[in-house]
Amino acid sequence: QWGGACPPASLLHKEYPQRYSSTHTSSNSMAQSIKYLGQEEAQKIDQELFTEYGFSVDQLMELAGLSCAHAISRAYPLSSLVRATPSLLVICGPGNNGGDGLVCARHLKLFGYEPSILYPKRPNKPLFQGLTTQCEKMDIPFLSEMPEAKVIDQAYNLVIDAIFGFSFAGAVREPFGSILEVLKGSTVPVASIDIPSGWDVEQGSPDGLQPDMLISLTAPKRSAALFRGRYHFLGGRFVPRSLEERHQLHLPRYPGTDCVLQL
Ligand SMILES: NC(=O)C1=CN([C@@H]2O[C@H](COP(=O)(O)OP(=O)(O)OC[C@H]3O[C@@H](n4cnc5c(N)ncnc54)[C@H](O)[C@@H]3O)[C@@H](O)[C@H]2O)[C@H](O)CC1
Ligand SMILES: [K+]
Repeated sequence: QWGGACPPASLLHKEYPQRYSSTHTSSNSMAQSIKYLGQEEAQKIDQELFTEYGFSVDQLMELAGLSCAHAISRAYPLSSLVRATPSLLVICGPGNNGGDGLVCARHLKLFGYEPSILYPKRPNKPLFQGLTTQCEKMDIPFLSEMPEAKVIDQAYNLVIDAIFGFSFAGAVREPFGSILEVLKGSTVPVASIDIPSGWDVEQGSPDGLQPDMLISLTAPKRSAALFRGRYHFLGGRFVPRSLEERHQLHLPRYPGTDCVLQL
């Protein structure tokens, strides 16, 4: 068990030497390790951004979803895709993680990908209705049901998992339990937004989904230490310095004007 800051070195990737490491140095001093957040602290930071710092949900969701689209296009550039069309399946859940998925799908379409969306539980709120309309007007198809694993394997280059984020708790309820089972049986790589869906936010899930990519938003959550995929990115470049300092997040510096950073 470890709590708070960066996980032990044995849990960190060493595959890509050019990316941010837990012990990177800044210009003239040793930078401290990025903090891995517990569920309560992630929710607290989220609330502080809205209440104390005056952000709106749709603002942060737009930036979060945009950074996910940037990270995905870095890890899976159009030129690298194996199918004849740049098809992607975006699966959106019932909360704000699902909203990030809708925003991400819209930007990926603008970047030249061909996303399709599965959105089985749609909240009856103007924010999500607006995001859905935007996608429909951009000719992004909405699927009426989850395809079988072999259909996914044949039709898509990548699945984007925007089902659950940092508010997930307990056993997965339907229809998402069945959806996650299908995903586990598919060979197509999965890119998870913020948390691999179905994972306990702090403890992970040894038998759960094993995504190829994880995009941590604001700061990684504790379960991210157990991520074993190829690409771990940080996105959501919207945290004011005073909030970062209050929570001792020790965020790495994003390069230039980039909205994502590979960890
Ligand atoms: N500050 C940031 O970094 C921002 C992150 N964003 C994204 O928002 C999610 C967190 O959103 P939230 O609405 O709080 O929760 P979730 O999306 O994780 O899901 C809540 C949703 O899921 C249902 N649910 C919970 N547990 C289960 C279960 N066991 N089975 C079935 N359903 C479940 C619950 O009832 C709700 O309906 C964060 O991770 C980021 O992705 C914001 O977009 C911007 C700010
Ligand atoms: K997710």
